[in-house]
Amino acid sequence: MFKQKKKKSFKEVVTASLVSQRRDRQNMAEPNHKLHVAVFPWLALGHMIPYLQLSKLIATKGHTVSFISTPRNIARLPKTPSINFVSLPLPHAVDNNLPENAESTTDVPETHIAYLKKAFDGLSEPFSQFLQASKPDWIVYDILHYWVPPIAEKLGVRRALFCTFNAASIIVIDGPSSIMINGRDPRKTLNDSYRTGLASAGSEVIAIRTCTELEPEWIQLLGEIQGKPVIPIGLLPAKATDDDVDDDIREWLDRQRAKSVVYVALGTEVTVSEKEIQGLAHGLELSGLPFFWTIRKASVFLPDGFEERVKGRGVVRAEWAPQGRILSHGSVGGFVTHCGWGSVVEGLSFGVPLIMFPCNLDQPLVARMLAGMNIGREIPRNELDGSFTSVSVVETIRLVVVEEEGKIYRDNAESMQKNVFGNRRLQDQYVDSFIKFLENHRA
Ligand SMILES: O=c1ccn([C@@H]2O[C@H](COP(=O)(O)OP(=O)(O)O[C@H]3O[C@H](CO)[C@@H](O)[C@H](O)[C@H]3O)[C@@H](O)[C@H]2O)c(=O)[nH]1
Repeated sequence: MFKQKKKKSFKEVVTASLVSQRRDRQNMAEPNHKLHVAVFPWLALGHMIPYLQLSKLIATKGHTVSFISTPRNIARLPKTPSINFVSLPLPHAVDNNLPENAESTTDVPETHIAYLKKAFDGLSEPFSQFLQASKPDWIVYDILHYWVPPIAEKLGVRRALFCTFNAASIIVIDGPSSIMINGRDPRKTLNDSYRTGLASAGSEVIAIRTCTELEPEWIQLLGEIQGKPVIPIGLLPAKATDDDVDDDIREWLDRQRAKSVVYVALGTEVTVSEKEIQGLAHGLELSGLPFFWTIRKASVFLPDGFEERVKGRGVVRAEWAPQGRILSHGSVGGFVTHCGWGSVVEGLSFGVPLIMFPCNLDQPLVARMLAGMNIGREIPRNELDGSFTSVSVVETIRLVVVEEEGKIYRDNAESMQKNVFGNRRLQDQYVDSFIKFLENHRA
């Protein structure tokens, strides 16, 4: 039998409450009540951007945030005075084939990303020195950082893995840590499964960029598979003001009819073939709709005379574009996306329906999940060789952006914006619970 708790007198209750209020006030006044959280994303913009968003949200609660990356990556991120940027130079070993100055996946073709991972492993020593010197309460690190947990554990720093993919993707691609670590693949240091398995096994909690409104059963399953707390930290939706926009882009968008523009962007790391670029270009040209295409170093692949023929109606930009700002503009009516999770979240934060062109990693899975929810339509490809026709590009774009039968995609994207992706109150609650978890489980 449990003993009955002695009922407290009114005076005892009031005294306890006053003591606790005084303690809270003291804690607020004491600087050491606040946390020091170090965050360390993978060297890819699709990872650094959400890590920076999360960092800003942690910093708004008065905590100190150290954002660890390499000099060139820090220079390309927006200046954020509330964050301490910790710059660790990337070692370029002579026997590594990594091009000079390459510090992120966007600087190299997909075939060279393995060299970037090799160079990245050289950061373990300077990282260890930083951790030893600054002793943060928590380290929030990414899925490839298999050497972070043992270093942090030795120093008594708590460990949270933050995964920028959604829950279904991480389960389908990776599975349980034990299989990733002890699977049949004999490669160790450069094998992604091995890295992710150790990164995940060494964490105390897994934070994931998703929410239960979107994939409740996958989040639960991830917790069961990994045998540790899995916290959906919300989608970190984009704000229109996150990016600065050039006057010429804004003026061009302002001149277009509401919801008529097709925004095209395939993220920061997929390499698209010449044939694929040409297929997309012909499709955009034949669609008759205005478009804004952000393209990575591939303008050489555009069909002859393309830019001349679409002049005025289509913009091709071969440099960094303010994607969030563009997607938030009222003239944008559809988004041709590779389905990188960051782009999907940005598009749906502004209610833009998706024309999906997944390429690799989590992207095909994300595309199938969203197609099942009718918030976008995939450009059909040949299942065997991945080829597609420009006619199917035209048909899919027009269906999603203008045709009457495609109204379902536009309506559903709008309702997803209102209820989930752009529902700031809901999303803030998720991130707040994660920060509370960090606060309640300090070292
Ligand atoms: O000119 C540009 C190009 C990109 N972006 C931003 O860059 C980010 C790109 O992120 P994402 O859409 O997630 O694409 P990738 O960087 O290509 O994504 C990698 O990381 C994602 C998240 O982990 C995975 O879902 C993808 O499969 C993987 O390729 C987004 O915030 C974009 O707004 C810009 O602002 N301007």
